[in-house]
Amino acid sequence: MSKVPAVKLNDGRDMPIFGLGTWNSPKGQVEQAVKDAIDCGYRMIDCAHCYGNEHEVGNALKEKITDGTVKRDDLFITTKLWNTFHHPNSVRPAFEVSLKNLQLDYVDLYLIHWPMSYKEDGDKLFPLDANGEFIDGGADFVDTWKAMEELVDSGLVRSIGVSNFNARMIDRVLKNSRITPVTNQVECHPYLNQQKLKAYCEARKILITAYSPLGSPARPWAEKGEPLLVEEPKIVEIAKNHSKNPAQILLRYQVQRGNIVIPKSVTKERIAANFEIFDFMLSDNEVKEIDGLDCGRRLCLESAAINHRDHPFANDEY
Ligand SMILES: NC(=O)C1=CN([C@@H]2O[C@H](COP(=O)(O)OP(=O)(O)OC[C@H]3O[C@@H](n4cnc5c(N)ncnc54)[C@H](OP(=O)(O)O)[C@@H]3O)[C@@H](O)[C@H]2O)C=CC1
Ligand SMILES: O=C1CO[C@H](CO)[C@@H](O)[C@@H]1O
Repeated sequence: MSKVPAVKLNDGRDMPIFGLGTWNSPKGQVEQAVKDAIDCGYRMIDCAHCYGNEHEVGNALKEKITDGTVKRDDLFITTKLWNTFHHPNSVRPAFEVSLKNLQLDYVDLYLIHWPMSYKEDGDKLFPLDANGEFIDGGADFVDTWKAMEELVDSGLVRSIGVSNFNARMIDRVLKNSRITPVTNQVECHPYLNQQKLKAYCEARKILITAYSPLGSPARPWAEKGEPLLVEEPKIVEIAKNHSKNPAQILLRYQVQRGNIVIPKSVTKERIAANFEIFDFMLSDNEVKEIDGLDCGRRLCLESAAINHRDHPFANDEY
């Protein structure tokens, strides 16, 4: 079985460059998907409280550790703080819910899922006002970040990072905190290759984790008839040149740029095929051609929060 290469994080830890996404993975399927992934060599799983399936992911992790397939230390588990828990006093309790669901005694990487704070209202994850807009929770993400730092101090979290932060927001975190985020997890694929944000982050030793690397074709708000990355003629042509499938080209594109990548699938054959990207190289010219597909097409906008004072994509170029 091939081993996933690791990247070195700015806190000195290693993180697999490739792992399994779990958003939209149904409760009844995600457990098997995580077990299939671990069986074929995946060691990193990307989770989030708001995906509603951490407990099922945890069942799979527990089974694979108990049956001796892997040791806890072989795994790299990421999860994320949801927007309703940004108040500094809510960060640790929210984290503890994830930890319990995942059935772990520590998490490798904890991310602030989005910079926007939403109003906390029990278990309600999407608090909307009468106009269908998210209600501001009033917390400042710098204060949220300081509470994340305390989780590292406690030993319950090994590394911390952010997700969906723009350069200006990262700058504020860097100027007001002790710990540099290890990664910024953002949407990244050939239609939105994040060249500028990547350059900004990497100059500060922050790695990009590419979410929706296949273009998230089954996201709930996908438009009928929209262009699909796996059908993009240039990607299909390059795939043929390498006797690979289009998804493998999209994933190889990310790892070859040094981005961590987290494709989601609950289909056993796809989980296995997506892993087969470490036995070929794209040429410099092919990478350039794929770069040329960038058109700024963003698929995950969190549009009900577009008027939030901390929406990352409303007013900033990157
Ligand atoms: N931080 C954030 O805000 C966000 C983080 N994420 C993370 O990133 C992960 C990946 O992004 P996501 O938006 O899920 O989308 P992806 O781009 O990973 O696409 C997943 C979809 O592609 C299908 N698929 C998987 N493999 C193949 C293949 N080889 N050929 C064709 N289709 C394939 C899957 O179907 P099937 O499962 O049926 O096989 C699924 O419908 C998420 O699961 C989540 O962990 C995602 C969005 C936002
Ligand atoms: O990770 C994600 C997937 O789903 C969530 C709910 O819409 C998004 O907010 C988030 O970006």
